[in-house]
Amino acid sequence: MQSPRVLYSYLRSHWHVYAFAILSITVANVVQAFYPRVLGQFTDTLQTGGINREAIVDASLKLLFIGIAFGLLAGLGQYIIMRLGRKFEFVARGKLFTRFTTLSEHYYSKHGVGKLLSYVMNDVTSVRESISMGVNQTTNAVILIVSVLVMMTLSSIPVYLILVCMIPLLFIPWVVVLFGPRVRGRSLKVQESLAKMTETAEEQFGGIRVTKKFAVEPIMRARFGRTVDTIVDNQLRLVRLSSMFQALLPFLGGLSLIIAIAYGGYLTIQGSITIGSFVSLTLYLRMIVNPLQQIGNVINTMQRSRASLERLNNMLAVQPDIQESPDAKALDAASPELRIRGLSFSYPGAGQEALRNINLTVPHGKTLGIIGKTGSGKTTLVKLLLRVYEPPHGTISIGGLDVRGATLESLRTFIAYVPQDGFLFSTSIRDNIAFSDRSSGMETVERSAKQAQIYDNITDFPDGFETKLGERGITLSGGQRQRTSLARGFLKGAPILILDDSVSAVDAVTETNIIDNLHSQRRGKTTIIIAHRISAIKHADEIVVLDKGTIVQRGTHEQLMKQDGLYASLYAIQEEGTRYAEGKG
Ligand SMILES: Nc1ncnc2c1ncn2[C@@H]1O[C@H](COP(=O)(O)OP(=O)(O)OP(=O)(O)O)[C@@H](O)[C@H]1O
Repeated sequence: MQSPRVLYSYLRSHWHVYAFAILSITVANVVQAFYPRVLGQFTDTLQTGGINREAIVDASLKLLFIGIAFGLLAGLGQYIIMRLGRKFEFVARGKLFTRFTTLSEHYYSKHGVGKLLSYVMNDVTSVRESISMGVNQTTNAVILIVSVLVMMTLSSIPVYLILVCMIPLLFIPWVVVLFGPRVRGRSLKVQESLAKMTETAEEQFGGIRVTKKFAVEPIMRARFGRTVDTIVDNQLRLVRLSSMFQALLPFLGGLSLIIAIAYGGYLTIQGSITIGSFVSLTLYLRMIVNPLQQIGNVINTMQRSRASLERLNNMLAVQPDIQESPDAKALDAASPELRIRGLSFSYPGAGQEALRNINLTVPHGKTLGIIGKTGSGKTTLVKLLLRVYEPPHGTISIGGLDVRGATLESLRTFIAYVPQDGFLFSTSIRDNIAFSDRSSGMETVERSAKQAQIYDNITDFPDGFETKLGERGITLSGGQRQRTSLARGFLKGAPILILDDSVSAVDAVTETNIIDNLHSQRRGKTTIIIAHRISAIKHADEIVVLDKGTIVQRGTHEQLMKQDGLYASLYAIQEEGTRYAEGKG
């Protein structure tokens, strides 16, 4: 059974702390179980007329001791268990995050970020509650019940009277077996609807600007409202069942108290037992009602958290799509020739191939330009190169080593990839540029910024490179963002640099400067430039034109211009556009 793994492995490694806390709570409850006995004895002394100052002080001191000892020991036990719960929360969130970082892009494209957040927030919290509250209350309740039973048996109350009073309590296991699985099933539904709500909220916050621009707030509110309604429905179903379950246990406790009063009262009137024994019996049974209620609570919480635990364990068991082979080797930086042979690829679940029979060689230090209509497979090619998706064996090699046999770390260190919409973190511009190596000196950061033509923009900000971006900082324009992420790619100084439409949001002059910088600064290193604009790739050593997943043309700019093909027609269209724009200007 794999379900309780994450919790078990955690508790196993902390069993001694756990045992100490249980011991502390146990002693606290054993001490507390003496309380009816002291009162019973005091009642008998009162009845037999033996009451005096000494007896009152003695009983008061005993009760005081019971109170203080219980408070201290129970408090200590509770503190330790709460701490265990919080630590579990920390460990589980860490494990989840580590698992998230190993999952592939394919996984993220199938599962919304909000759903993953829900594991970190809702499910972990639910399990933590069962550790803190559940363990604490179970120990309290079980020990108190056992102590009370032992004390009752050792007292002068007849055993047959105790047994008769306990009859309703024998139904408790039946109630638990009846309700437990149902509570768990409904809890799972609640957790799933909570995950759906987090996912919807995350998506709606992400798209809030679009929502506002299109003035569709009512539609979005209604969509969010529907997910909240589902939660309310599921939660109400759960609450109905939990409440019934929780009420049944004290009800059974109440029944046993009624029997004690009726039958015990009768025996007292008959003189079979003393009034003191009768008082003790009712107090003992009264003491059992609370722990019974607690056990009801705990079983409820445990069932709910088992549903969350199942979700957590399933999440932690997800295997990454991209796995390193056991005999993976690091790529050799001395010979980064890139070879692609007979590469065809379709996305999982997609009907048609995104790439078909691609053959390419990019010799060490050369620049490859890739151009093609939108959806022609340019980014797919790069994703396969980076093993964001797994290319077929033997189709892509770097320096003679199949990328499937390379360590993922060496592959991703070897290649600097600058996407069109490079994500910037809410930290300083400096840290964003020095992302691959936070220890880079200021000089390196500035040089990269200059190469990416963003240096002047950054120094214009009052805080320069220390300017904070994002939530509590400034917002960069699309072109500034693109160039900052470009600077990040330059700083990595990797043997292969891939620019995936990374200069699309800059003006023509800036683009020319960036491309010139690329040529002068990356001499001897391999560069792949993907672009829609011919101006960005025309100086490449080789240009390939992709169309519907296949290479339809290849050669230098001059060679391609002489052919009557897609390249020349793209050039004509772009020239036409430029002339038109200039004419208007
Ligand atoms: N994760 C995915 N799952 C399924 N199909 C995908 C996925 N990503 C891309 N595709 C499909 O693969 C094809 C190639 O997409 P790709 O992103 O490589 O094109 P592109 O040439 O880079 O386009 P653009 O210039 O617009 O960025 C498209 O038909 C696209 O719909």
